[in-house]
Amino acid sequence: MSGGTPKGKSSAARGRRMAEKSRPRREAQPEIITDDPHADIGVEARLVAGILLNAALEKRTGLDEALSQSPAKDLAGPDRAFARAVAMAALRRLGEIDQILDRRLQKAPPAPVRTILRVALAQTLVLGTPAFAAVSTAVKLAERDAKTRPYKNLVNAVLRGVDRDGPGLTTAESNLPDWLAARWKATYGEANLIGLALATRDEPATDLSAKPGVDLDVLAQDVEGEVLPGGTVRTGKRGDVAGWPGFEAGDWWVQDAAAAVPARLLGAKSGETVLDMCAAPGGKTLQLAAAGAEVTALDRSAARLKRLKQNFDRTGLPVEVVAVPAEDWEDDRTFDAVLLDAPCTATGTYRRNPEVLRATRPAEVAKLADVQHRLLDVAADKVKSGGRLVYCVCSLEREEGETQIIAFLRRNPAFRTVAAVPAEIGAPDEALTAEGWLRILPSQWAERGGVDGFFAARLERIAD
Ligand SMILES: C[S@@+](CC[C@H](N)C(=O)[O-])C[C@H]1O[C@@H](n2cnc3c(N)ncnc32)[C@H](O)[C@@H]1O
Repeated sequence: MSGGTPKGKSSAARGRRMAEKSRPRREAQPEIITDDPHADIGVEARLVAGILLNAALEKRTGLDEALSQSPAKDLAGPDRAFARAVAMAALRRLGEIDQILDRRLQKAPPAPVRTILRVALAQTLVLGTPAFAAVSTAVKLAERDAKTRPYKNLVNAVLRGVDRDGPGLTTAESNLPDWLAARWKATYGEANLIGLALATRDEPATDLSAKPGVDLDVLAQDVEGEVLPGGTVRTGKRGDVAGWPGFEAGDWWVQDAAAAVPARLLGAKSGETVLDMCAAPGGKTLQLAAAGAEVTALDRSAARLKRLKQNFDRTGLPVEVVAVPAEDWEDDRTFDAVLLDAPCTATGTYRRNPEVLRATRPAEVAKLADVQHRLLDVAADKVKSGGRLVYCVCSLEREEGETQIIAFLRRNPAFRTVAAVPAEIGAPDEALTAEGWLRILPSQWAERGGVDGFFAARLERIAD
């Protein structure tokens, strides 16, 4: 049995649920019957949700790795999907969930007990799972393990208390770790910080980029969505994209609206040679090839390039693939245009990957900034005279964005900025910086459901 995420509720409605629940409820709550023989159904999915949640909190790739291993991989499809949805909901609203728990707990419970409580509140407060199902499975989970068994009454009391009294007021800012909140406040100001925090709450829509020739209005209708400025189709559908109209035919690929901006900024034309220097899994490479350019896709990761090749096979677009670290590539060619979508902390992608908020360590920013510095110089050497270079990162950290380009232009007087025009490439107007670069924030286009965070700059080689 799947855990039963309610259908037909908008994300805005889900987003409001915590505030609405803060009103005390009068109706009687059902008793928890833990000796019900059916109560075990769904317990396994909740157990896995906790495992996924903790794996994601431990390291960046933890959730995906845990999903591919037992016990997650042994769950039936719908249960596995439910476990993942619960873990993602808990990750998105971890700060708020902990605020609610901490108000009710007189002292910190052992970590496995907190996990059970987090998993239960993610269900009732975010996904709308009926309280009786979330509470009874939480109590069952507590009963199963000798370490948590002594706390089963506490689990019961806390969860029933939240259901009875409502969660109380919670702040979206609590979903941001302190060090990132302090950084973003210093960089983007208090008002933007609130917008960035609000963007943690809801699961974002799936965005699609389409091949040339695909009628975007028809596609938007097929996927119950709308066409955004720039041509991204924002879908209203949820679930496995492989079953959606046009997937098999390779008409489109999944790509956040902001992630589609850098390739548009590069403006590759038919017949031009283009190097995509950190290409895998290939969302931007597909855009460049779809524009008719002769694309070379380079990446150090052969495993990630496999996904790029699958996408190219599906869409039938042509590409040359090179699996090597860019610094070691022995090839004398220069290109009309080079895209460097550099490895980064990816802090701008927290709407889709809420684990980045928890798994990113402050020291990674400086470490990745060094890599970006090095790769920018390698990329610059591959640009023909008069050619373009677009540098981008899906990070919100200045050291990985603006600071890189300031330093690059200082050490490379052969390059200058060619200012972006947001309206031409489907970027939010407020993303344009005074320098002509783009600083896209997840708080922008809030009325359309937001976007991932990105930094992008377009440069031109004006001398050899
Ligand atoms: C942000 S991801 C690229 C995403 C991709 N452009 C897309 O749109 O799907 C960064 C990529 O850089 C690759 N990478 C990291 N260091 C590299 C290096 N030294 N040379 C080439 N690729 C590298 C990683 O394997 C990773 O695939």
